Amino acid sequence: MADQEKTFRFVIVGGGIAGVTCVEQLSSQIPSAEVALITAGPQIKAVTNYKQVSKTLEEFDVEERPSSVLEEKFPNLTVIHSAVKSLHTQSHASSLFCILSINIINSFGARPKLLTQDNPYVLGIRDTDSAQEFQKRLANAKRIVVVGNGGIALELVFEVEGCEVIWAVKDKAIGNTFFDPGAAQFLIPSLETNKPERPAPCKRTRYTTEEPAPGGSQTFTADRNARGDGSGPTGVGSALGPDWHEGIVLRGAEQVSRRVSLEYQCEVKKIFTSEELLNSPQQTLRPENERSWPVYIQLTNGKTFGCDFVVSATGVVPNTEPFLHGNKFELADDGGLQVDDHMMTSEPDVYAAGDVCTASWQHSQLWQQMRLWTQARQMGWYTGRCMAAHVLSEPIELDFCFELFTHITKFFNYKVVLLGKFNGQGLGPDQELLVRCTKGQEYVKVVLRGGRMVGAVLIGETDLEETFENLILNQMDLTPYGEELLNPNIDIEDYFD
Ligand SMILES: Cc1cc2nc3c(=O)[nH]c(=O)nc-3n(C[C@H](O)[C@H](O)[C@H](O)COP(=O)(O)OP(=O)(O)OC[C@H]3O[C@@H](n4cnc5c(N)ncnc54)[C@H](O)[C@@H]3O)c2cc1C
Ligand SMILES: NC(=O)C1=CN([C@@H]2O[C@H](COP(=O)(O)OP(=O)(O)OC[C@H]3O[C@@H](n4cnc5c(N)ncnc54)[C@H](OP(=O)(O)O)[C@@H]3O)[C@@H](O)[C@H]2O)C=CC1
Repeated sequence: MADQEKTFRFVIVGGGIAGVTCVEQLSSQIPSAEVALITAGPQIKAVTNYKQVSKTLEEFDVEERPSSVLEEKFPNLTVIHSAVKSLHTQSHASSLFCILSINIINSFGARPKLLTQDNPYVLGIRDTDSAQEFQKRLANAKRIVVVGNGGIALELVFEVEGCEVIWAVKDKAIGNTFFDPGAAQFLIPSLETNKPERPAPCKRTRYTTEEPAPGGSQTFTADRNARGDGSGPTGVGSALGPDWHEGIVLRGAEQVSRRVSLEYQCEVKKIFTSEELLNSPQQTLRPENERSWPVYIQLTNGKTFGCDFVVSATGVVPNTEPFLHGNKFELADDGGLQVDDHMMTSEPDVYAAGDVCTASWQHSQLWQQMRLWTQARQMGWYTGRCMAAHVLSEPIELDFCFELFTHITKFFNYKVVLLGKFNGQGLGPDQELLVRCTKGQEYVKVVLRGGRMVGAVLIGETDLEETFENLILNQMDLTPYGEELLNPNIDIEDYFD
């Protein structure tokens, strides 16, 4: 259909943070170039309230917006709301439109890595639709099982009310992707208390307990009392963002506030329906109580729980499928498109950024990839610069943001800052830890190697992030300071000024 053909200099696929930031960067660097943004969703995601907290730490909000806002800002941009079905890297053309661009970026994101596909009782949470489906199912639920020990599980077990939550984690402590067992122990008491009242609804749409015995369980109950229903507005159209759950009511069908039972060091053995239960020999499938449930989950610790549905919060897989057929992309072990230090894939002129890609260059000793908003934004921004440098034949060096891993977020209502090798990733026994903890207030952990700071976990309002970031970046020998480094009576900022 010749009348639908148009030629673009750059084609960006995916209207998430990575794709949109790349468009903004490219359009401002080369305003004359025709740019197409092809995205499957009806809206695009935009970074707002961006704040550079320090050299590498950044904070921002994410909003879902109509694409017209972007087109008004950049007259060179055409947004096409359509799903890309395939990509022909050799001819630089897709099956939908004739694309004679020299550069294609894809920032398709990722999809949930579900425990099992096509089981109507197993849900994943990724986008607005899946969050709304979760909310709808939760409204009638008395018990759910959450499987997984990362970001989504941490958020859900804290936010869900009015429904019993069985949380199955395969580790000895909660939050393995972000925390060490010490930090987990600091956070656990938050599950025993009522959820704090929500702050005033946002106007903008946005989206010491004992260490358990192996395979052991813990139950935390918070009584429903003074809390009204001030749960904020219903989040129709909300984007999933750092505060995605603030716009929607996550309440089940029971009159309880929060009730979380933890099952440690176990994985899922089997998920089955009540019919399968009836037809199975008594010994093999024996639920923990006699009630009838729509679905049952058998764990490797030998326990079987009935529930209304299971949430699979078990990570993401890069969404590469539409690109692979007929092309020769090198894939990393985690399934992402490998990119070099200029964000280029193994197919010439095809770049990738955000959740879909795997950073395959030689990383700085203090950086690692995690599939997060911040990295999607940073990669999108840097990719835009690399693409512009490519067409302008300018040299470009790897951006400074890839020097040091930094992440600011919130878990269990605490501010959380992660710096560098915050969990001693890849350091082996060659590390020393300093910890300072005040129950209910703050948890500070510093990772040292050879007397130099290489990582930190800061939970609570510690105000240490900038100083620690500097200490990590300048690799100063901290041996002379010893444990004084975390002495709460010393103003560490003055110390190192
Ligand atoms: C519930 C949840 C909470 C999260 N909370 C946080 C948090 O608090 N902090 C944090 O740092 N990170 C968080 N993350 C991670 C963060 O959302 C991702 O790392 C980030 O969104 C990745 O951005 P992206 O642009 O790479 O991908 P995405 O945002 O997934 O965007 C992918 C885009 O590609 C489009 N697309 C997909 N397929 C096609 C196709 N075939 N054709 C055309 N377009 C297509 C989609 O419509 C979408 O616009 C959270 C993730 C989830 C699921
Ligand atoms: N505030 C924030 O920063 C938030 C960030 N996110 C991001 O969103 C993305 C999706 O979140 P999420 O799904 O929680 O992913 P995460 O990667 O954070 O966590 C996945 C968890 O599931 C575990 N897991 C994997 N497979 C299984 C299995 N078969 N059985 C039991 N457990 C399993 C993983 O263990 P193991 O690590 O051992 O494989 C890990 O604990 C991530 O990139 C995450 O970083 C999400 C919410 C909040």
